[in-house]
This record gives sequence, C-alpha cells and structure tokens, in this order.
Amino acid sequence: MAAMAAEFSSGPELLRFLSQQQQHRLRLAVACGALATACLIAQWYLLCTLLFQGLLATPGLTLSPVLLAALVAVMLLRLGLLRAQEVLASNASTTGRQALRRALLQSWQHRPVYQLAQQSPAALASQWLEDVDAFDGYLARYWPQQYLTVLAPLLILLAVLYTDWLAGLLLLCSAPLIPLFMALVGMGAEQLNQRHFLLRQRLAGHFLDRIRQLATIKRLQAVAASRAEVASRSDQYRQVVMRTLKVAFLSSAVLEFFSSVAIASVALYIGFGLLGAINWGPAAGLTLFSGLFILLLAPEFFQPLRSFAQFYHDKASALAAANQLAPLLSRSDFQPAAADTATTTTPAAPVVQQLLISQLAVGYPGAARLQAGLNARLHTGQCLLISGSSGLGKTTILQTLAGLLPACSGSARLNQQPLATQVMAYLPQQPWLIAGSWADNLRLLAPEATEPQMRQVLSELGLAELVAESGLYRQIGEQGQGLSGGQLQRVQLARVLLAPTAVVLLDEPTASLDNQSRDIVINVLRQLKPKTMLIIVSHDPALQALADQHWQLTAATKDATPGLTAAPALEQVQHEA
Ligand SMILES: Nc1ncnc2c1ncn2[C@@H]1O[C@H](COP(=O)(O)OP(=O)(O)OP(=O)(O)O)[C@@H](O)[C@H]1O
Repeated sequence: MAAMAAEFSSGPELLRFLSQQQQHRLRLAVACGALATACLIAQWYLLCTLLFQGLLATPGLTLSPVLLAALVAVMLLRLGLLRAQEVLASNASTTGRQALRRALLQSWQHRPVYQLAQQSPAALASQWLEDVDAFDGYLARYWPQQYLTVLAPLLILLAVLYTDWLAGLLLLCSAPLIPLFMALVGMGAEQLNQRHFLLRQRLAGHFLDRIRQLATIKRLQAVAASRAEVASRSDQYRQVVMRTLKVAFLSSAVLEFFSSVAIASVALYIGFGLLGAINWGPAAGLTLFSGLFILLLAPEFFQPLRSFAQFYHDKASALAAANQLAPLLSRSDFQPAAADTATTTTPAAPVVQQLLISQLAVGYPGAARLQAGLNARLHTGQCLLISGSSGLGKTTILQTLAGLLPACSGSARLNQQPLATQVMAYLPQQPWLIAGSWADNLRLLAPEATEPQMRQVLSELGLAELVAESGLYRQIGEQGQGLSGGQLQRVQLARVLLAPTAVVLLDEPTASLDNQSRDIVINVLRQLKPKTMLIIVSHDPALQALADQHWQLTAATKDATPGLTAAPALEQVQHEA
C-alpha cells in the first residue's frame, strides 16, 4: 500500500520531477537553441559584412565567395540546430508523457476500487487523455524556452554591446518590462486554467452519464430538460475557455507593444546617430555596417521573450493538469511494476492448495471496521459461505480477499503467500463485460481458450443457443446490453470454467435469477468445486448445501470478538478471540 501514498505534494513538484527525468534531452535541446542563436548572430554579422564590403566599400558588385559560402554554411547549421532542438524537446515530451501515462495506470491499479468508483469513467478518461497531453507544451516548448529566454537575449545583448554599448543599454532597459507584465497577466491565466480543467472533467462526466442513460431519458420524456442541462454546462465551459483566450490575447498584445516600442527606440537612435544628430557616447562611431547589424539583431533580442510569453500558457495548462494529477501519483508509480509479473504469471495449479484466513478485519479507510476476527482454513475442493443481512460487509470481505481493499488487520494467505497477490476469479454482483465479442469477453480470463473449449463451456452453461447462429465473434453490447441478468452471470462463470483459479470469489451468484438459470449456475458451481476453493456470499439455501464452512455475519461480529456461527452440519469456523 506504500504506492498509494501521494508523494507529490503539489503540481509544481510533479512538473519538476517529470522535467528532471527528461533533463538529458531537454538540456541538449537548450544547448542546440543557444548554439542556433550564436549562428544567428554570425549569420547577420556575415550578411552585414558581405553587403558592406560588396556593395558599399568596393566599387561595383563584388561579393566575396568565401563570405558567401560561410553565410550559407552558418544558415544551414542554424537550421540543423533548430531542428535538433525541436526533435530533442519533442522526444522528451513524448517519453515524459508515456511515463506519466504508465504511472497513472499503476496508480489506478494500486488504488482501492472504492476510491476509483468515486470518479466518473469520463473524468478518468479525461485525466488519461487531455490532462496528460497538457504536459506536451510544457516539456516540448516551455521548459527549453525558459532557459533560452535568458541565454539567447544575453548572447545578442553581448554582440550589440560590443558593437555599440548605448544601443545595448537601450535593449537592456526595455527587456525587464516584458517579463514583469507577463508575470502579472500569467497569474490570472493560471487560475483560469485550473478552473478550465475542473470544468472540462465535470462536463465529460456529465455528458457520458447522459449518453449512457439515453434510453431512460427518452422513456421519461426528459430529452428537452437534459438537452438544456447539457447546453447550460457547455456554456459555462465556453465562458471559461473564452476568458482564458482573452487573457492569452491580452498578454500577447502587451508583449508586442513593449517590444515594438523598444525596437523603435533603437531604430530612432541609429537613424539619428547616422544623421549625426546625436554626438554623444558611441553614436558618433555608428556606421552603416554597425547600424544595420544592430537593427537586424534588435527584433531577435525580443523573439525569445515573445516565444516565452506564447509558451507561458503551455506552462499554465500543464500546471493545472499537474495539480489535478499530483495527489494521485507518487514517485514509486514511475518505477517499473515489479508486482505485475507476480500477479499475472501464476497459473491455476490443479494441486491441493491451502487458504488460511486469520483474524481478518475489514472496512473502509477512515470509517469504522465492518467485520473483525474472521478466521477460516480452506483447501481445494472446499466452499466457504458468507451470509448475513444487508450492509454488514459481505461484499467488503470479498473485495478485501481479492486485494481490492486493504485489510484493516489480520491476513489471508494462500499457500503462505498473501492471497491478494495471487491470481483469482472475483465475480461481483454486477457482472462486467467489455465492448467486444463473446470470444473477447471469455478470453479476458482465459486468453489461451480455443473455440471448441469456449463452445463446450457455453453449452454447459446453457448459452450454446445464443452463439449457435451468429458465432463467438458476435459483438455483445457495452456492459452486456442485450443479455439477461442470468445470462450475464453465466458468461462470468464461463470465464472461470475456462481458466479455473485456486480461489473463486462469488458475490450473490444466484440472486435475482430465474429458476432455470439458478439451477444451471448451482450445477456448474458443484462441478467447479473439486477443482478450486469457492468463497460465496449468498443466502440461497441451495448453495448452503455446497458449503463446508459458514460465516453467519451479525451486527455483533463487527467487534473484535468474532461471534461467527457455524451452520448446522457444517465444519465449525475457528474462533480466535
Ligand atoms: N466506498 C465506501 N466507503 C465507505 N463505506 C462504504 C463504501 N462502500 C460501501 N460502504 C459501506 O460499507 C457497508 C458494507 O457494504 P457491503 O456492500 O460490503 O455490504 P453487504 O453486506 O455486501 O450488503 P448487501 O448484502 O446489501 O450487498 C455499507 O454500510 C456501506 O454503506
């Protein structure tokens, strides 16, 4: 359960961690960007020299071939460096997002089901897709740019200062204004982005619910009301998106204004300097060469700042997504899942196995324990029946045994290994099927099952007719639509029959079944019993006949004193007070 601890205390911490993981590529991208700036300075320098020497200093048009070749080489080198920067940063982003998605999967895997069930599937899908994709701009653009915003203008400033310190000073004075205004605008953008993400997740959940319940909504004639509700939610989302866009446009306008003013002031200085109107400082020494060189470099000085402002919104989006994901993730989620292989490779062994449940207490974290002092010793071929009135924690016991919930105390060990880490079948009250064919659904638990095996099992379960005509590759509707409750239960059992596991947990397998389906299910369980250990939650008297041990839960068994009773003629459950 250590993996469940939320080690990332905040979104910025998660962002830092992700960029640290990719720092090798990202630093190389920054180095390429800085070198590309150096090439840019060399490019303008060579161009000015070519023009000055070829057009003005010597009579006639004589362009030096060496300078020309150097100019082309520098331009090509710069293009190559820019491309390398882009590829490195984009690879860092792809790898970072892949790692994030893997970590999210691990986190979902480690989180107890009751926590996952609190979130709508659409919100989870939105986390998986949009929230993770929001990191793209941060890693591929913002991260390298935050360093290039300092490095590139610094290199250009040094070149300008070297050529004419007064022009350099003008650029230096105007530069800090831009980040200052950007920071002010950016703070607002961050809050808006946060709201934007929350609203999108809620809208996704709301919309999916309506789509799922489409038939019910039509039956209740609530289509108009639903449409109005979706429209109103979408409108709220639209308003937040528009506000975010307004902030983005405002920040661009601020930046354009200040950089235009700064470039104009440098141009004025050079113009008046060349006309001889300024006789102060280095102005008197200005030439057409130095003037042109500075004028070409001035917009380049602001370009990294402009890009930074543009990418600042990538950071705001990534931060909002990181704030959503940080509480769900821990550093251990980013490590390869060692436990996965252990849980997926253990095949069902036909030999006799031993299950020892000792002093098990179950409940939901943060709430009072539901049951405590549960003890049992089972071996292959035995069945434990759990019964008791509603709400006493029968399903919770099964979920704890299945490892879907942490035990409050005590243990359940199969052949001395924790049961929760072993492969087992758990058939919940609500059967779950994936959108796919019969074969897809059966092979979820039995990937090796052949067609004849699947047909044989379906026929044992009285489902042969359903696949007789259209075959095993006919699609089953999502969540088993088109199948009755009894048929769904039998599809669940078919999976277990195809790949029996050492322990099979069943939650009310015969509840709300017609007599015929119930008889089939009980008969199949009877056949299954010698090959496995059955733990069944049920009140069905017919299933009591299968049971070797019985936990009769009562309100009193909530406390540490077990109070479990054995059913007549059944093996007494061990009590260890
Ligand atoms: N996610 C949860 N967080 C906290 N308590 C929960 C959660 N889910 C269920 N409970 C509570 O745990 C108690 C036991 O639930 P459980 O489903 O295990 O009962 P049960 O004996 O299987 O009931 P039933 O026979 O009606 O299926 C209930 O009181 C329920 O309200």
